[in-house]
Amino acid sequence: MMRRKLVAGNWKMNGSLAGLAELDGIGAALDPRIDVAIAVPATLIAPAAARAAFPIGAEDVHSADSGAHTGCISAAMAKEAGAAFSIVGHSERRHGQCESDADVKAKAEALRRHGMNAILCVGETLDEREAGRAVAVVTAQVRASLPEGAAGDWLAIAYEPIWAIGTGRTATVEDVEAMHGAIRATLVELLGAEPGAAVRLLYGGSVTADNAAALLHARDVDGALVGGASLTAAKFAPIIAAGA
Ligand SMILES: O=C[C@H](O)COP(=O)(O)O
Repeated sequence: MMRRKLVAGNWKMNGSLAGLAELDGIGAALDPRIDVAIAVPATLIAPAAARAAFPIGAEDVHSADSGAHTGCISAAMAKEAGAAFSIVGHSERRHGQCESDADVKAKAEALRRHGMNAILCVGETLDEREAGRAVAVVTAQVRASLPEGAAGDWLAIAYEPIWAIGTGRTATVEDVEAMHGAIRATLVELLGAEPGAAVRLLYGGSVTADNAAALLHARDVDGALVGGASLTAAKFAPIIAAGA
């Protein structure tokens, strides 16, 4: 099955109105063969969506549509602001905000309910990898956080080893291929051959212009989720080009 590559950025708690000028440079670097998207802080969704020539997303949404959840935004709110998708289950939320697999699943289902796309993150800690448990941990996360209706191109899964995020330490191509193969096998088991083959698998963790080509063309890698290097067009444009 042919899957289009997706190079997605995650600005995390970075960016400003003035910084949205970077979106113009990124727009100038678009390639018809590659899907590009960027998740921005909630305060920037509306102006970013008005300005960007590609989909803008949220970095997280609540699983409920409305209610007493101070500080949160719902999928419907993100959509109204202009978001086409959201990241869910980023490790900075799983670990920093104590989010469970069940929470992540519910958030992805909220996105589907509102006709939005989801990038669902999974990944192991350094201790888990060194204990030889990385594949077991990650495939268990996939099983427990996979939303209802997962079959379809609205969902992408991002494998982000926590020890590689923002550290400059990247997983080897061999490790990424092995993990993506295990995730793919889990999806095929849970969803069936064709739907399981349709879900895009992204790698995230210190992706830069220097390592993007090797990672983006590795077996079963359908794209990247890029943090730090998505903040400027100068750093992000070469990653888009590397995917082509
Ligand atoms: O969501 C993006 C990832 O956490 C990767 O971040 P990074 O590219 O800064 O390592």
